[in-house]
Amino acid sequence: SANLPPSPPRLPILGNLLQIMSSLPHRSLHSLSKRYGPIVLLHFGSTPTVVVSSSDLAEKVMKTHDLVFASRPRSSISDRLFYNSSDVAFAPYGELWRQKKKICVLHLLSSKRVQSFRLVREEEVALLLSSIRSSSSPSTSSITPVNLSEKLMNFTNDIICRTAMGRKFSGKKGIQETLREFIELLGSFSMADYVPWLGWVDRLSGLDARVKRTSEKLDELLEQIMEVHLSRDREEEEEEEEEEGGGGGGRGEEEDGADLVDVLLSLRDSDSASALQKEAAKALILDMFAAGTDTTFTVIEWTMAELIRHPKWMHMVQEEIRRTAHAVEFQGIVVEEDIDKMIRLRAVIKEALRLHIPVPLLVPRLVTEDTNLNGYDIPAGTRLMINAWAIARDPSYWDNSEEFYPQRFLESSDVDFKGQHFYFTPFGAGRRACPGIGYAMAVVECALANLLYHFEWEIPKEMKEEVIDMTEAPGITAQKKTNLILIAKSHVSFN
Ligand code: HEM
Repeated sequence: SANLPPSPPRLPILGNLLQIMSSLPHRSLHSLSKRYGPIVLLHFGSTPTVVVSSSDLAEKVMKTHDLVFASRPRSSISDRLFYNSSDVAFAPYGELWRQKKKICVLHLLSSKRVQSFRLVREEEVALLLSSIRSSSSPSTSSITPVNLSEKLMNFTNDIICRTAMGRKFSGKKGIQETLREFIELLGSFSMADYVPWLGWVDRLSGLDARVKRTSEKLDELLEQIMEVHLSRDREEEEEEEEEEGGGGGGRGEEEDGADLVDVLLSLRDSDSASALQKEAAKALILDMFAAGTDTTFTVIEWTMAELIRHPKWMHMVQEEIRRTAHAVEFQGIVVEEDIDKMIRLRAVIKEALRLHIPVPLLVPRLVTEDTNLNGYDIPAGTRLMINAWAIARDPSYWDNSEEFYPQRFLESSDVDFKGQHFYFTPFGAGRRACPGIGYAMAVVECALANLLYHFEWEIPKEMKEEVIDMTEAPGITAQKKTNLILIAKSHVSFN
């Protein structure tokens, strides 16, 4: 007798799985919503899933009835990779999740902590610039195009590794491959989650073995990293005791020089301890890596791709950066105090984020109580997805919604992505909103301001097709399918 949302026809056993298994599910779900309306009920195998595709419904899910939608469905992959989902992003809603989210917001990703990583950002940006310079100017007089996508991927990886674990792994091929495999697995599809009796397909396809191998390697790596931190703390304590007769409290309590492992170790004896069993601490570090690398990378990559296709905006934003970046003369790079004044840069980033929502379907929610959305009954146990990608292009909220038009954010500068405007939620909203916004934007702005200040960017003639190609690659984050390969001509040299 329930009044369920409209539902397209489905196949026996698989239901509507083909829609979610299509290479770009946000697009196929968008087409369905055009036909069936902004709330659609699908069946992924035996799992009922509601997809919402309007700002009004997104607000009901992430604000009005936030509590009912605040949990996550279990995923056999994240269970195995994140120590039985004892992280934040994949953990079910409850007291343990609440404590760990608090740790993220207050300790790991607070604005003070983000500020404490400024030196790392600036050092890594300087390395990125010099790597682009050296790839662009080999011994001959011609300028070699640079694979900007590859350089940006290494850059975001290095920053996250340094801030989370205190070191980077460039040059360590085995570790880099494990970290890449980890991210790829998070975007993989496990049959066991949708049609449990077909779970053997995951064994046959090799998925189970890949997950097992990767989780073992990651655990080994995290154990080593924690041990290095602990033995360094022990040594420092011993030294301090010898010098002053009193022990120090580990690095996490200091603002500078502490990485996230230090912070987590320093919290062990505090009130947060119950949420911080060793495995949960390891799972939190993995969360930072999983949630922070490809997402941040993809925003920088798409912004550069949009700017190269819109030379007028490229010119306008470069003019602003070069006019405003006063400290560059002394420091060699564009610094954050100057970036704070760059309103065009901010508008351009927002517009790239709007058109290329990095996680187009956000992270799935689980309905924990029978509820009602727009007159439709949604039973407890249903999964729910928000098609934020479709909403951010909905012509009822955006004029010329498919166009790259940063001016819209200069005209309405109060429209932001922090979870107040439900037609623009690249970071989600409500209880489950992303706690990494400040961290991500600091990296994105610093990288873009410097790339745009220091180089003139051009499309290599022979690569016009690939650069202009704006197709997305399949995966949990919507990255550009083809690499962004550009010519970078130095604008100013400080050598
Ligand atoms: C441009 C970059 C980023 C984007 C677009 C992004 C987007 C998102 C989205 C869509 C969610 C799910 C929100 C929801 O369910 O409503 C999320 C959750 C999360 N993000 Fe981010 N994120 C970014 C960067 C980061 C960074 C840099 C970190 C940490 C270093 C981070 C840590 C997390 C965590 C821990 C969660 C789980 C929150 C929870 O389930 O309560 N994110 N992010």
